[in-house]
Parts: sequence; structure tokens; C-alpha cells
Amino acid sequence: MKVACVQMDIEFGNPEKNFEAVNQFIEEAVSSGADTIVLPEMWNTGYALNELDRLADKNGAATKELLSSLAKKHQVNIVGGSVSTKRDGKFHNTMYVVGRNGEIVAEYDKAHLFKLMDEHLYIESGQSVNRFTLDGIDCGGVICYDIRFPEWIRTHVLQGAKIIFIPAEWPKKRIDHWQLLLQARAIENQCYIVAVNRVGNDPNNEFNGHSMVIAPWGELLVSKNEEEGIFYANIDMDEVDRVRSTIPVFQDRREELYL
Ligand SMILES: NC(=O)CCC(=O)C(=O)O
Repeated sequence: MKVACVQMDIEFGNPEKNFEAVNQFIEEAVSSGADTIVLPEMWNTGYALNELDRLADKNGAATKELLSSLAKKHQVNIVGGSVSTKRDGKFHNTMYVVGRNGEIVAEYDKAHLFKLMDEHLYIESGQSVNRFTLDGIDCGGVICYDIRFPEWIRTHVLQGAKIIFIPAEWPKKRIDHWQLLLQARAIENQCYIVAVNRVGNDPNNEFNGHSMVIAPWGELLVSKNEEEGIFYANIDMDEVDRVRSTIPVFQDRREELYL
């Protein structure tokens, strides 16, 4: 699977502009032969949290329509990062995943809300695991701060996920945590990590990308890029089995000792 990490800038509080940009990035990734295109967190509005009543995507309708029509037109998978949505009068930070025929294969609301960016004051947390299949491959998806909860990623992997997709708006000032946490999540779970962070600024933070594709042994297939653009990696799923048979972590777990 060739994955495309769309490391884009996000126009604060301007969904119209961001929809145009995403459209163009997806066209570009398709012309480079991507199988699966991955977007960053909250790409429609950024963290314009106090304007969500006006800006959030009602029932995710506009996002689903755009991603679904592009996926179908180009026969490509899209892990739609996340967008701010409004459902039943509440706001959510929602990931939509779309398969090659344009079908929505997963919807996930971010489970762990990030208090340092006031997310908990505006957004409702999600309650469910995010497992899905793309091209026959078992996948999972979490959002940004979720990666600080190793048990949450483990839950997805124990349910079969072999690639974990992670859209983010992770500020530059903690980018060292980002890299270390992602590498640890890949190594301890012996799975691929595809993590896409934004670039640019919002009124409170600077973002410097460092989108990452990490192999199950911990090698960085994509890393360290700070500019806006699309970064590609080829994922070989046999590598998951090779690593798991070299160090059989999942056979050696002592579940009876854990809380
Ligand atoms: N958008 C987020 O969830 C940010 C998480 C973050 O910056 C962290 O340090 O954790």
C-alpha cells in the first residue's frame, strides 16, 4: 500500500478555503499513485473552537460528500483526518474513513480531549474503538492526544489493527514527544503507524509537521519534514508478521498480571 501523508497548512476558521486545499492535495496524491491518502486533524476549521456553532460541519455532510466523491472518482482510500462536526446540538472531533468505492467505512469521535488546548470545553468525547478494513488490511484510527494513552492503541491492535492512522494538530513545542510516543507505539505494538501533522500557525500555536510513517520494527519511513507538502511511503504488510515472529510480544503477554 502506498500511503500519502498530506502535511498541509490549515486556514483558521475558514472551511471553504480548507475544502479547496484538500481537494487539490487529493488530486495531487492520486496523480502520484497513492492507494491511501491521509489528512491531518480538524482540517476544516482548525482549533477555532469558539466559532464551532457557525463553522462545524453539520452531521459531517459536506466532508462526507467531498471525500466520498473524490474516493469514488479516483478509486482511492481516504483516511479523512478529522473535522469539527455538529451532531444533535453537540460538537465532535470526527474522523471519516472512505473506501475506494466512496463508501464510508468508519466514523470515529476523538476519545481523549486535550485540555491544554481547551478542547474539553467545547467538544464531546467519543465512546468507541475505531477499527476498519482498507484493501483487506486491518486498520485502526485515533486522533492526536489519543497517542498518549498506550492502552487505547493496544485496544485497537488487540482487535486486529496492523496499521494505525493518526491525524494531528501537534504543536512544535512538544514535537519531541510526538516522535518518541509514535515510535514507541509502533515498536510496542509491532504495527505500522501513519501519523499526519499540520504545518503553519494558529492564534495560539506553531505547528511544524514531522508527519511520520513508522514500520513495526521502529524505522522511520517518513519523518522530519517541516514544510507543507505530501510525503509518501510504501507499506509492506508482511513486515508485521516478520517482526511479530522475531520477538513474539503478543504470545508473551501476561494478561493475568495487568489491571
Ligand atoms: N490536538 C491535540 O490533541 C494536541 C495534543 C498535544 O499537543 C499533546 O502534547 O498531547
